[in-house]
Amino acid sequence: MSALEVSDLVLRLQGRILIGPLSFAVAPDRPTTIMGPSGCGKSSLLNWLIGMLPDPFTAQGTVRIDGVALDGLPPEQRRLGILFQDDLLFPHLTVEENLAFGLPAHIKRPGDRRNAVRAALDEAGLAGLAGRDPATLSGGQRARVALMRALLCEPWALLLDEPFNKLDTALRERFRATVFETARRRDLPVLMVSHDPADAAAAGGPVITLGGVNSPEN
Ligand SMILES: Nc1ncnc2c1ncn2[C@@H]1O[C@H](COP(=O)(O)OP(=O)(O)OP(=O)(O)O)[C@@H](O)[C@H]1O
Repeated sequence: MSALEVSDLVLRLQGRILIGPLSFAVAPDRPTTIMGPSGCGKSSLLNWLIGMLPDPFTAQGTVRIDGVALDGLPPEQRRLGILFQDDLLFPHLTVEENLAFGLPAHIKRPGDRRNAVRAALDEAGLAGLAGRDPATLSGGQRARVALMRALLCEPWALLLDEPFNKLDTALRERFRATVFETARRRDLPVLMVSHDPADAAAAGGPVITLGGVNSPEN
């Protein structure tokens, strides 16, 4: 997979500059962490990437993957998987139905859709839970369903908006390892927003502190 490249982003809130000018590239082997104080615009940056920046914000700049300018595409055509701090599973759908929700529209045949969901359940070690109500799963199982749902759209990159925040320490470490290993296997660029230096250390790539860029590795 190619790098996710952000160039000359300037993000304004009600006319005032919140971020930028900011340029960076996220290579698949360099999971990148965005840090910075509360309110500095970390989630807004992710919202801009997925094309869901709300009204009081405006943005200039470009984002490209593999030569494709994402900012020219509507949100539904931007193949970006995203995980939030809440797993956002639909409570009225089974695990299998939640996963099917992540499938891309181009997989049409019911047999193909079922197979893709089964493969995701197997990969996440969730085989056997297909028919379960998400409320009956453990926190770790729910987190893995959310991860696989984000990956079923065959994304070009994975975005993380503090998805480890609400997990207890042991689960947090396990799920964090699962996320980075899964992304590495798929050769996906990962851009993570976090407040926790341990998350950045687990990511292992550059840290972008809004207002300046530094890499612990360089
Ligand atoms: N819909 C909105 N309308 C007006 N202002 C907003 C809106 N959403 C966010 N803001 C403001 O924009 C700024 C950036 O918010 P954002 O959520 O991107 O920050 P953040 O760095 O992710 O914060 P946190 O670390 O607390 O999650 C904040 O000052 C916030 O109050």
